[in-house]
Formats: sequence, structure tokens, C-alpha cells
Amino acid sequence: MSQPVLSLNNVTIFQENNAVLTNINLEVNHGEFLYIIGKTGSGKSSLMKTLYGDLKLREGTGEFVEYDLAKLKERDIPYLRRKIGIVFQDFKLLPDRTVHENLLFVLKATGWKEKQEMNVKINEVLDKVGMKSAANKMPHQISGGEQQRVAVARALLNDPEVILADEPTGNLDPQTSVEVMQLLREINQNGKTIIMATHDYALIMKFPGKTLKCDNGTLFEVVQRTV
Ligand SMILES: Nc1ncnc2c1ncn2[C@@H]1O[C@H](COP(=O)(O)OP(=O)(O)OP(=O)(O)O)[C@@H](O)[C@H]1O
Repeated sequence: MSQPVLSLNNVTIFQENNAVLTNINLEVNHGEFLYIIGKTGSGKSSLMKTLYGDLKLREGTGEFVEYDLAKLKERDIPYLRRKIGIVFQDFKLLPDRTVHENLLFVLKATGWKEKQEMNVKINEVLDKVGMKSAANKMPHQISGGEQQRVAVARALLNDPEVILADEPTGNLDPQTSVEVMQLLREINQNGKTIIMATHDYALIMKFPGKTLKCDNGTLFEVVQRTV
């Protein structure tokens, strides 16, 4: 049996000196689609930040994409991030360059050199998210949903093992949210593990999946009722 892609043991997550989530025990296997839910301020983003190295793991032990989170050094973070793709609520595309240039920027920053290979890769990921025709557009020339598709394409550039999506539909209308969700589901069905923080319960009802809730300083699995 292969190792879990993520395991957390007796983890407490702190923001400054406050314990935001305590005693987290969690295992996520390759290929899973996992929701993290909970109201504003319950600790979803803090948990995600711990996974992508933005918040130190100070108590407990954790392994994520083969990195020991408690021993993670500043210099390890770029390598950890090459094994994961991150999608944020606010897309975070660079506003002063085209879609193609946004993706090129990430490839160059992560060590790619060959122009031809980079162009092939960019075409491939834009094709995957149905955005090839927008390659030469500026972010402000495309809709929020389209920008989020490009952000998903960007997350796929280095063929990550896992996609972390922190409220990826938070800025989108319900119909566009469903479309972005369908895209994430499709990517999951093609083998990638996805961990998605959300407070959009309607979306979870529509796309049921394993769901963990942050509440009252802890994280526990909830069973979703089907509608
Ligand atoms: N940089 C920070 N410094 C200090 N405290 C913080 C910081 N970021 C978050 N917190 C606190 O940690 C707690 C958890 O916040 P977090 O952002 O993880 O929650 P969340 O569930 O993701 O909320 P939201 O849905 O609003 O993003 C909150 O009490 C918040 O005020």
C-alpha cells in the first residue's frame, strides 16, 4: 500500500500564541477529494497555510508530499511548493501580463529553461481548463470564472501530486462555482489529490465528498446528508 499523501498526528496549529486548531489527526490518501469546511475564523486557511509552508508546524508531527512539516526549513519551501498546486479565492494572477505570460512566469520561477517546452506545457494546461483561446488576454479582459480557470491551469504547471484550493469559489457566482467545481472534480478523477477549504455548503451537497469540519478549535469528519 502506498503511503498517505498527508498525515498529521496530534497537531496543534497556532496563529501567534493562539491555538487555532488542536489535536488534529488526519490522513489523506492519494487520489482523495477532501473538503475542509467551517465558518469564518474557524481555522481553514491556517490549516492550508501549514500545508504549504506559510505557517510553521509548531506542535505535533506531519508529513505532506514526503516533507516532514515540523522540520521544514525556509529553503525547502520552494521544493515543497513544486509538489503542490495552490488555488486561492482571489485568483492571484499578475495583472500586468497576459495569461500566457502569467504561466510563463511560474515556469521560469520554478526552473524551466527551454522555450519550446514551456510553450507546450502552457498550451497543455490551458487546454485542460478550456482556456487556450485566452492565452493572449490580460486578466482584466476575462471573467472571474475564467481567471479562476487560469489559476487552476497555473496550479497544474508542475504536475503536482496535490492541489490545495482555499475557497476557490468564494468570489464566484453559483453557476460559475459549479463550473469551476466540475473542473476540479475532473482533475481529481484524473488522479490528483484535492484538498479544498470552503464554506459553500450548497456546493458540497451538489458534489458530495469526504468532509472535515473545523469547529470549536478542532477538526472532525462530518457525514453529509444528501439532499
Ligand atoms: N496572520 C494572523 N495573525 C494572527 N491571527 C491570525 C492570522 N490569520 C488568522 N488569524 C486568526 O486565526 C483564526 C483562524 O483564522 P483562519 O483564517 O485560519 O480561518 P478561516 O476558517 O480560514 O476563515 P475565513 O473563512 O474567513 O478565511 C482566526 O481567529 C483569525 O483571526
